Amino acid sequence: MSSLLQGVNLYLIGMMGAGKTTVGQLLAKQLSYGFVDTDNVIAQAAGKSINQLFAEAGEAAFRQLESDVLAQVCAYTKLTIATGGGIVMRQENWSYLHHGLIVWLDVPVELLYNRLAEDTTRPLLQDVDPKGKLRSLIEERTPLYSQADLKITVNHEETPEQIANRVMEMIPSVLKPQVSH
Ligand SMILES: Nc1ncnc2c1ncn2[C@@H]1O[C@H](COP(=O)(O)OP(=O)(O)OP(=O)(O)O)[C@@H](O)[C@H]1O
Ligand SMILES: O=C(O)C1=C[C@@H](O)[C@@H](O)[C@H](O)C1
Ligand SMILES: [Mg+2]
Repeated sequence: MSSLLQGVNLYLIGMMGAGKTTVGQLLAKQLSYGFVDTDNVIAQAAGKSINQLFAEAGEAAFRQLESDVLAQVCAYTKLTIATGGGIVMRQENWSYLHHGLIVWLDVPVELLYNRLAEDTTRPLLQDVDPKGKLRSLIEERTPLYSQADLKITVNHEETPEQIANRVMEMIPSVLKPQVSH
């Protein structure tokens, strides 16, 4: 399947908990691509968790690191890249994302909340009203996520494998037609 995208990178965008990391790993296998998770690269390079980075350096510093990592990875080919949920917020990041095919995993707030209710690794959800916070982030970011090449809506419980299969099935519909001679 590595020929499907002809080496073009696949970027996964969407809210925290949408499954970018989980589904991204499966897609990388199916495409015979490498897998990169921008959050993991940042945490490994900094030697700190994302929570620690937010607490010690602040969100603005994290966002700069995120842009730096994205700028580096887009120089490579044959990668599936799971991004952080807020990567869409910086205009400059779009110039990197558009080097590849951008897939938005669109998951409603109830499913996100169920997945993340017990999770303490997302600093932006350490809020008195995590569901309200998710709602306001979705409202703010939906116009940005909508700039993706492909939107995959997950309205009910589906396994990561089922979602990855749907992405694979939809990819041909958004590829530019090859010129035949
Ligand atoms: N299709 C799915 N069904 C049920 N649970 C899922 C599904 N996809 C992911 N999850 C679970 O939801 C949680 C969040 O998934 P994941 O870390 O892949 O999200 P993410 O989009 O990478 O989030 P972030 O932006 O915070 O990195 C994990 O515990 C994961 O196991
Ligand atoms: O939605 C967000 O802004 C975030 C999502 C995560 O992937 C991490 O990048 C971090 O927790 C911030
Ligand atoms: Mg992730």
